[in-house]
Amino acid sequence: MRNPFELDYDSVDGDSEPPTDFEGREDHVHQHQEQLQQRHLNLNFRPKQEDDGDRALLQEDEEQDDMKRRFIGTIDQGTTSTRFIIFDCTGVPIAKYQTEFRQIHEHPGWHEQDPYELVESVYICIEEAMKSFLALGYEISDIEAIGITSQRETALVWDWETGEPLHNAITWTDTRTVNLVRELKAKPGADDLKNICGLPLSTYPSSVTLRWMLDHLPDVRSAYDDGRAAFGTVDSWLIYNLNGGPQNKRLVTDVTNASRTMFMNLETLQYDDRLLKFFDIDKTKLRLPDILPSSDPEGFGKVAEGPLEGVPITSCLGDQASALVGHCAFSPGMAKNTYGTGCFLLYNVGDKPVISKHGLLGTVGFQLGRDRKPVYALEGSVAVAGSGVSFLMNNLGFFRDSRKVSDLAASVPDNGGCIFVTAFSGLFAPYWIDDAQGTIWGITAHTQKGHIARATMEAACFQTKAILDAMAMDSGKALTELAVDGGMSNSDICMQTQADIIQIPVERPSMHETTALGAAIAAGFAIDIWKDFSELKNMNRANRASFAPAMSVKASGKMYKKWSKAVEMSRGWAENEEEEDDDE
Ligand SMILES: Nc1ncnc2c1ncn2[C@@H]1O[C@H](COP(=O)(O)OP(=O)(O)O)[C@@H](O)[C@H]1O
Ligand SMILES: O=P(O)(O)OC[C@H](O)CO
Repeated sequence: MRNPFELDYDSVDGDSEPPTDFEGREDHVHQHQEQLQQRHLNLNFRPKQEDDGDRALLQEDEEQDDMKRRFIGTIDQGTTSTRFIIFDCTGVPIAKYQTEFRQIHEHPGWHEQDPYELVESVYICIEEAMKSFLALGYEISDIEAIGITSQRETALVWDWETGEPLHNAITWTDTRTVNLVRELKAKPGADDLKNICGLPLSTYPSSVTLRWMLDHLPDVRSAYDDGRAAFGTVDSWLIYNLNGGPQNKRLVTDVTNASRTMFMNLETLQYDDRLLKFFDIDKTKLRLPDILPSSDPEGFGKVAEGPLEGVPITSCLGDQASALVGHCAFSPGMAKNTYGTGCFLLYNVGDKPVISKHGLLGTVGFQLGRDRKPVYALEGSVAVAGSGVSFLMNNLGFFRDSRKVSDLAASVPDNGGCIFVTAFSGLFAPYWIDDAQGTIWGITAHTQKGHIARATMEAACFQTKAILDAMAMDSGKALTELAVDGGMSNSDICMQTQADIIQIPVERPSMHETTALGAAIAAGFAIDIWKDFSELKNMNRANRASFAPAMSVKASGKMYKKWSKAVEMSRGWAENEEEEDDDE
């Protein structure tokens, strides 16, 4: 393993936002100190004749103060960036560090990441956030557990004996497998897969990527033939390394991440031989991670080195599942939409899986302990959301900071007739159009950058509307409000547009790190900081921003109609190259 601190971050591509320390931390600590003093005052001057109501309130205050002195650290490893955030047990972030890493696009449609850089980014964030935490007067031993949440589906293969990656990580947005998917769809049994694992065949799940690796990468193939190849998603890779890599060889994942591989049976929560056989994977040759619940006191091991050495890792969730927990969407019918690199709407369907008939995914929402039932979700996945904004910045040079997209969008009153079908990875839910590519419709001599900026953000909003319509058909119920989070949800203009397009209010929590908070909550369940969902009823509820629909139903319907037309016109652009060659 290279030295985790060697990476030259000046050469890293991506958004130009600097790594951020948590702003407002001092305010919070000041407030925390004042509350402590207040508590002592309360105790010193407690009236002799207090009634039951006073006593209950006092007890509640004391419990809250106790929770403010207990801490959980969360690694949030997203597609674009990595964060480490330390939360107190009232859900307030006390220290944070965030950094980016390289996105490698060697060929059109290819998207890889360096496995070492992913691990390095985690160590850097831990190191820096810990400096801030300790500077506030806290101690390492105050951190009781670590939670991990990460981008899903991104596939890695490494040598289980040496810990050496056998290739870069191939991310969930990569479309090199488009022809392979066509072939697989024609195979007997293809239509049954979704009923077992909840996912449709596409370039998205890890199974298809792994098949491509085995067929095209000789190093991966020979390690597989020798029984040395370990396969995992990013969570498994990070946990393997945090536990000391080849010294401990801990190879685990959780139910939410495993549900994205297309190898796991949604009912049994174990690998299904029919799925492995379909992808021609021999499980006696490949080392697959053990599947654990999302909260587990021991299964994910502990940190082997660095400032957090010895601290147990007690939760692991895919980032979208984690955001569902972070929104405390614990009951059936609750939902959230996260606008990060992509955009993912998860709807809690309770303790039985639902297989969608309208283009959505059946997936695991969370399982907060071995003794607790899994909770399932219906998911609508949109491949491009914040990455559309990053594209305007990095590829087209529209601005130098993704936060500026809102100013650019506000420079024009509407999209000026432009519709941007941001199909950089084809179109995901609910359309599943593999052969669409990014297309801007309606350009005239009148078109300004501001129109394109609006059209980019609107694309995620229109796809969210299509997903909500599909969800209403699958579940028989329509959502009455939409809880949101993720980088692009910081744009007020985007969230207002979202409310206008879906014609229901959009609610954004004041603390935006909902994904990381979810992993902290799951980690806390494993060590009994919380035992019941009711204890979390006030978590991150105060000071929410609410965006009410401000556009007429007619105008909104007209915009959506244009979008739907543009989607239909985008079909078929990326034709099968082999067929094209044959035609010639
Ligand atoms: N203020 C903003 N307005 C619009 N887009 C933003 C803003 N801040 C960040 N983004 C976009 O959000 C994405 C990052 O969001 P984040 O939730 O950190 O994603 P991930 O978890 O996938 O790494 C980037 O693609 C960036 O372009
Ligand atoms: O990086 P994000 O936050 O867009 O999430 C990526 C998803 O997990 C991919 O399925």
